[in-house]
Amino acid sequence: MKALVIGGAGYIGSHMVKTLQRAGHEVAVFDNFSTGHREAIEDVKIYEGDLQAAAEIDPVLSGYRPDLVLHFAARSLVAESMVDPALYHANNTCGVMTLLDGMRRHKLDRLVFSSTAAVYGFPQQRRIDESHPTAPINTYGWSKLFCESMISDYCRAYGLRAAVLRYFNASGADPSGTIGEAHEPETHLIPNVLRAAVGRADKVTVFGKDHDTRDGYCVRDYIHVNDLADAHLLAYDALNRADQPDFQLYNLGNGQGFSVIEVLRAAEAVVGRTIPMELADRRAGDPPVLVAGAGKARSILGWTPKIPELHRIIATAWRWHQEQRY
Ligand SMILES: NC(=O)c1ccc[n+]([C@@H]2O[C@H](COP(=O)([O-])OP(=O)(O)OC[C@H]3O[C@@H](n4cnc5c(N)ncnc54)[C@H](O)[C@@H]3O)[C@@H](O)[C@H]2O)c1
Ligand SMILES: O=c1ccn([C@@H]2O[C@H](COP(=O)(O)OP(=O)(O)O[C@H]3O[C@H](CO)[C@@H](O)[C@H](O)[C@H]3O)[C@@H](O)[C@H]2O)c(=O)[nH]1
Repeated sequence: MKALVIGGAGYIGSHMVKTLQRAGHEVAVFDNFSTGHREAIEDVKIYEGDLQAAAEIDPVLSGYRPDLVLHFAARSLVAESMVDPALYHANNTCGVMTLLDGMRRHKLDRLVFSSTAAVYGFPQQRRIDESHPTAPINTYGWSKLFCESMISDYCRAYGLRAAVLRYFNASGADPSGTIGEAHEPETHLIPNVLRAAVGRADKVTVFGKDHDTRDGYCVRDYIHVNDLADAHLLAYDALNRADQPDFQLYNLGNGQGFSVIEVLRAAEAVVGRTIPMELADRRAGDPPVLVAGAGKARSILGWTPKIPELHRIIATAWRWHQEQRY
């Protein structure tokens, strides 16, 4: 299979590239390197370009002619999306529109798209499955929901077959330690905890102890990045199955929630030392609990996460953070 990974130099995209390579597929990456890293991808054909420009993505679609397009490229900082919504609609929403039109023009009909639990907004039930109403509470979530809606329309009207994967909290790193999470600024909990552990930050700031949860700290469902990548390959198989619809939607998580303080304590156990922390006010727009109901991915895709335990997820991230290469 020939795969084109858009946003393949980023955190999740680069793990996808490795997973595709290990499975023996031919891979190319399209990226503008706005948040991605050249060092994160090797032995792969690289097209440098911006998805917002049809003139830059079109020749790649027509020249490389992938069997499958995997689309990871997006801006994904919730706070930034609230102060600069135009950036999110231009990059995320219009980017998908440009991609869909290019795929239609060049008769490419298989797409897997990275979406997010942020489309659900405040949870109304303990585990969020795909039937939960969508009601984003930030522009980032809305930009992804608009993308999903466009993808669904193109499936209905133009013969596209697509899988939309709504990730919960992507975490961990490839067990080889060669690639991992390197955002600047880093806003995610586990890398911030491990930066404090390794001394790249004085401490980790914990946002709020007054949430409506069992211990007052926010609860999230952390899912290993390679388990996410595996789900993409299984989704491609499902796109080729006649018994599955043209537009498919799956939540991806372990179905288990951990509070911020539980993550911190688990990280301390992994690294073998106390990690300095300070308590701050709640971060605007943080829902108290986000835990996936991911039974559909398990039953239809046959997806079983291989690194579901929090301490193992953190251990892979710790390996990366100790010798961070980029
Ligand atoms: N990290 C998470 O926990 C999480 C959770 C849910 C969903 N997601 C989604 O998964 C995807 C990947 O997230 P990530 O954490 O790896 O992000 P990332 O920022 O590490 O990677 C995004 C990649 O896309 C590239 N890119 C961005 N805009 C582009 C454009 N216009 N043209 C070409 N390339 C462009 C960047 O350079 C980068 O390499 C995103 O779509 C994100 O919304 C992430
Ligand atoms: O330095 C930090 C960073 C985070 N947190 C808290 O830790 C939890 C997790 O935060 P973070 O790692 O930033 O993830 P989320 O805000 O849950 O968002 C991630 O997971 C969502 C899906 O669940 C996706 O939509 C987003 O793209 C992705 O960034 C939240 O309660 C934060 O308030 C801290 O206390 N300190």
